[in-house]
Amino acid sequence: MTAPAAPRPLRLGILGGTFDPPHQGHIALARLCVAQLALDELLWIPTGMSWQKAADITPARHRLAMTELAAATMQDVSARVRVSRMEVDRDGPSYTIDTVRELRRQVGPETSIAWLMGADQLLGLHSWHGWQELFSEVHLCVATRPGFDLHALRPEVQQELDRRIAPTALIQSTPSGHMWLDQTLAVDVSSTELRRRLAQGGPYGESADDLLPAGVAGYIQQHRLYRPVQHPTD
Ligand SMILES: Nc1ncnc2c1ncn2[C@@H]1O[C@H](COP(=O)(O)OP(=O)(O)OP(=O)(O)O)[C@@H](O)[C@H]1O
Ligand SMILES: O=C(O)c1ccc[n+]([C@@H]2O[C@H](COP(=O)([O-])O)[C@@H](O)[C@H]2O)c1
Repeated sequence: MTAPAAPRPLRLGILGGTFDPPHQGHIALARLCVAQLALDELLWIPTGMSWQKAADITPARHRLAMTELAAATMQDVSARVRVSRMEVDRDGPSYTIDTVRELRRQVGPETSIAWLMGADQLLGLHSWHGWQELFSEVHLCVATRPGFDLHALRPEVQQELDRRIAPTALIQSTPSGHMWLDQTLAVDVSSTELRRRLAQGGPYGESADDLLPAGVAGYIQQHRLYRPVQHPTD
């Protein structure tokens, strides 16, 4: 008699971001990865301090609340979807390596952890704190994003991928060390563009609503975030 097959490891996907505000690009990336990688759980992790971004990002409590509203629009997916406040509650810059090490301690060595990102983040990966160490902790799952050409990958990142990453189309049974690249996502939206539209107000500001997950536009209005710049009339 053959032994029953071992159960496959739990697949946890992480979507980290400043989420200032969360938008349909984030939702599209999250949905794609849940479906293509057969994730069991998806964890959104808003940053506490995005050390590479301008100091005037929206306070973490608002970004966390908006992320919870965004995540709530994904109740129909097969994965359990949650939002973590671990980076918001941690002092100092939000380094991803600290986050994945903390998660690894929490979930144990068997769980497969996939760090999801858009192409822009892979292009900037060489600038992340302790970036080479990430490959020992997680799978890297990258989706294309309009305006960011992966042919422009930094040589040191390409070298590290060649050296450390097993070439595979899908996350297999190992807990870390694979790369998955989606080349189909093409959602041309960014938080920067949304903040710009919202600050203009009027019909231009309203055009941002379609690009925001349900509930987020209302939250922005209620808390008077990204307000139009007041121009003196004369
Ligand atoms: N349109 C998109 N397509 C694919 N990935 C995206 C898209 N927008 C954001 N992402 C990814 O989601 C994660 C979090 O993104 P982030 O919160 O920085 O949003 P952003 O739109 O890039 O913000 P900003 O314009 O302020 O830089 C990153 O990995 C980023 O690459
Ligand atoms: O660890 C780092 O040094 C690092 C540098 C830049 C970005 N990141 C992470 O990448 C994710 C997207 O970042 P951002 O700043 O584009 O919103 C978010 O989870 C950040 O914490 C991480």
